[in-house]
Amino acid sequence: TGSTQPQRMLEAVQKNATKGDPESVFSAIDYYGRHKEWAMNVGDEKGLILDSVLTEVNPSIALELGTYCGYSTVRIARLLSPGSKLITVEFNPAFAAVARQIIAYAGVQDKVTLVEGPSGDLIPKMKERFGIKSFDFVFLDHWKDRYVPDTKLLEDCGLLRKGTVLLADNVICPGAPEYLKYVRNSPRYESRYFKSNLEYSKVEDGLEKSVFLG
Ligand SMILES: CNc1ncnc2c1ncn2[C@@H]1O[C@H](/C=C/CNC(=O)c2cc(-c3ccc(F)cc3)cc(O)c2O)[C@H](F)[C@H]1O
Ligand SMILES: [Mg+2]
Repeated sequence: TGSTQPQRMLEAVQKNATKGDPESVFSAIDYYGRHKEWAMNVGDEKGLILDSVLTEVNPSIALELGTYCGYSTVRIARLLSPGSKLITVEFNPAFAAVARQIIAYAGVQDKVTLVEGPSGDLIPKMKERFGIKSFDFVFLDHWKDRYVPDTKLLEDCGLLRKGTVLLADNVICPGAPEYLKYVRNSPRYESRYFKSNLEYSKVEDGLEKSVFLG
């Protein structure tokens, strides 16, 4: 009955997933996105790359830009060590409301701070609001034309440190060409492309992993 896709996704989670089991929550969303209604979650295939980068980085403080329904929020939070935190930014109140419920259903709410508002306004407030020195890991999955301005903003606000890992979704489809140029041509980043497929599809897409060199 849910009138919006996020509401229908939440229903699918409440119906098919086990409360407190993050894996069952994002698997239920993957099933929905693959067999019911395509949805712009990072998905199961690119999700495995996200998992492996996260396991390698093991961030104490992580940032996600573009929560949407919280699929990658849950995927990231489940892998965080005790005491580690994920801050996720979402400016659509309806999406944020659904994401909060999906995050809570998965039982990862203690690791996640969902902040409602535009990334451009919130990034400059991260230090004062959350007492953050710098991020260990950043997942970019919001409007694709905002990847570059927000990366520059993170740099200018001193929120990146030597070794911070940026992982960007959709660098091929829908594509983030300016972002690829920026991180691949800048001497301040060591960049690598992880080839994969667009979520629930055979179309090529991939994740760009860029290490900030300070
Ligand atoms: C700009 N600052 C923002 N601050 C806070 N929240 C934000 C901000 N900007 C957006 N949001 C929030 O972040 C989300 C936006 C995600 C956008 N994602 C996509 O467009 C996207 C699109 C495809 C796609 C591929 C092929 C095709 F045929 C059709 C679609 C695949 C993907 O994996 C994507 O991630 C949310 F919706 C918005 O409110
Ligand atoms: Mg995406």
